[in-house]
Amino acid sequence: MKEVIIATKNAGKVKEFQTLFAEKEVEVKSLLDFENAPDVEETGETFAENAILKAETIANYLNKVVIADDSGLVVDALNGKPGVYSARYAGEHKNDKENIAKVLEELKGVPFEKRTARFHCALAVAIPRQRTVVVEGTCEGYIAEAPTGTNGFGYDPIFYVPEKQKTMAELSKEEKNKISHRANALKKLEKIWDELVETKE
Ligand SMILES: O=c1[nH]c(=O)c2ncn([C@@H]3O[C@H](COP(=O)(O)OP(=O)(O)OP(=O)(O)O)[C@@H](O)[C@H]3O)c2[nH]1
Ligand SMILES: [Mg+2]
Repeated sequence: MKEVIIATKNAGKVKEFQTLFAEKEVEVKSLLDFENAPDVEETGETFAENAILKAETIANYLNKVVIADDSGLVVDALNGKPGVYSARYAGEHKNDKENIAKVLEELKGVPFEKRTARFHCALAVAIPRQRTVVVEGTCEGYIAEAPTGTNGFGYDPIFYVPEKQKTMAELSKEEKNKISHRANALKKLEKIWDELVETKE
């Protein structure tokens, strides 16, 4: 079975990539399998910059082709925040519940139609010491008044998807994986994957 390495320590992302790659019979490995891999400081100003930093550092360390995901929530009424700070919005200890509480507090009094937001995902594929390619995907929605649902991770309980009339955390993993920012980025990656990895040798 082929394998792909995702340069992430986020268990929620790992699960989604496992589902996304399952039908292609590709085994997903992550930094949870490579405990000594270096920590990468996310110093970029954009999702793409951070994804490149993570992918190139880990690809050079493992000397293998690596995919990194940098993603987050962009809220229009908060001028794009939490953005690249999504994971650590309420502090470096990265707590989903506290992050959600902070966003809801900042949006207090903002009416539904002004609570527009999107999830953004940048995927960088690094071929060690050769080249790196980035693709991006988004998913549009609204920030709900209160959390609902228990599936998914991160901000999913407050991300309302209008076409489904449900929050992302109320969708099954199959439903989320059809419409998510991550799935949309991965669809773009699929289109260039064969050509990209062929250049490796
Ligand atoms: O509700 C959500 N559904 C999603 O589908 C989703 N994707 C990303 N996010 C949020 O954005 C941060 C990523 O930050 P991030 O890309 O730096 O990842 P991370 O620090 O968690 O792990 P790593 O991949 O860097 O190791 C995450 O922690 C979440 O808060 C999501 N929230
Ligand atoms: Mg991170």
